[in-house]
Amino acid sequence: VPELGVETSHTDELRSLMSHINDWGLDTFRIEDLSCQRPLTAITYKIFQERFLLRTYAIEPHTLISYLLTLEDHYQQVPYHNKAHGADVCQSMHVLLNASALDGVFTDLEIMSAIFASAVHDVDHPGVTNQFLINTRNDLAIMYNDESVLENHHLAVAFKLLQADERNIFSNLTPKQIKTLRKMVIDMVLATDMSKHMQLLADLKTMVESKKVTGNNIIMLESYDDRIQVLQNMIHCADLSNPTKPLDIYIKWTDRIMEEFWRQGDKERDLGLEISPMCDRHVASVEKHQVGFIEFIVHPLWETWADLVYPDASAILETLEQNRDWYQARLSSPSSSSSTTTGNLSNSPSNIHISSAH
Ligand SMILES: CCc1cc(COc2cc(C(=O)Nc3c(Cl)cncc3Cl)ccc2OC)on1
Ligand SMILES: [Zn+2]
Ligand SMILES: [Zn+2]
Repeated sequence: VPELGVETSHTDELRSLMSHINDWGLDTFRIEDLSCQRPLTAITYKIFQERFLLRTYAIEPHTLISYLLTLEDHYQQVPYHNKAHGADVCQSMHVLLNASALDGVFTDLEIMSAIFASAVHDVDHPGVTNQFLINTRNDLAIMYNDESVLENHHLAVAFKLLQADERNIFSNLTPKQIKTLRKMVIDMVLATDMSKHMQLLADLKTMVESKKVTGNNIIMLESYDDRIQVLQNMIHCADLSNPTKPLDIYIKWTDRIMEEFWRQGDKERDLGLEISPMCDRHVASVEKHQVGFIEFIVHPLWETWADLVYPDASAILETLEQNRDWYQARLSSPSSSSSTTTGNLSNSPSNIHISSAH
């Protein structure tokens, strides 16, 4: 097994970048390049090592690498919901778990479940929404009866890959541990369905209002429901973390999600279907969508999360508000109306993004 889990000719540079695995704003795109297109394997392997999970659960390094490489290969080469997104959400979750308000709160099994859930949470994503799959009567919608279609599929693929002995990273867990891990992973990945957002946020607000802490401001979570609710909100925050990252990184994620939405719009146009909101590349208003996305979805969630773990997420909230102001300013200024391309067009499939006028 190679030192960093992946074969690369940039070992020194990758090792040095990986030393920032605990930092918010780690450049997942640079890790994608330095790891020779293996960001999910490199990042998840590093996190498992950093948290001593291989030792705690007697996981063979080659078994973990084998699982991660296969998992990574099952992420599709779509503009946004590709292996780089999986790697990004996994690393973001890892940082969120380090909040000092959560120090000692979660068990190793809960932590491994959260890291695993984040790494697998969008595997085999086809680059279209649940509604599109339902509208086009896709086999996946038929299979899952229109309910959290993609999220159910991601889970099924992730657990199916574990069935091969050479990939079963949980082979040394007790049956009880496996049962608990499987339930928590299912509960977390299903919580990444955006249709659950309002309920998740409402419950988080209730928890913040009735927050109980120990002497040194550590959150107390007595029941499974409270514990899984916090973990569900964490993976949801990680999934919605792009606007909280350094602006240059945030802009790249925006380019990617818009290209993915526009491709869905292209499919809807070809099928004679009504084009979904934000999916028509001929009437794009990227800045307006991002300001709305932050105002109505991302900021309310992160503001509540920042309350729960106060003061741990305050700097993240600050960056979010600065990024919102940046997009807001471009809404009113004339420059946002002109379409000048800046930067370069890179054509490797998993890295397709356009540098549109921002
Ligand atoms: C929902 C309203 C909205 C959506 C957008 C597009 O912007 C973004 C949307 C998303 C976004 O919606 N991600 C997503 C999540 Cl967190 C869970 N399930 C499905 C999806 Cl697609 C992730 C990142 C974005 O910009 C960087 O702008 N406004
Ligand atoms: Zn998803
Ligand atoms: Zn996601």
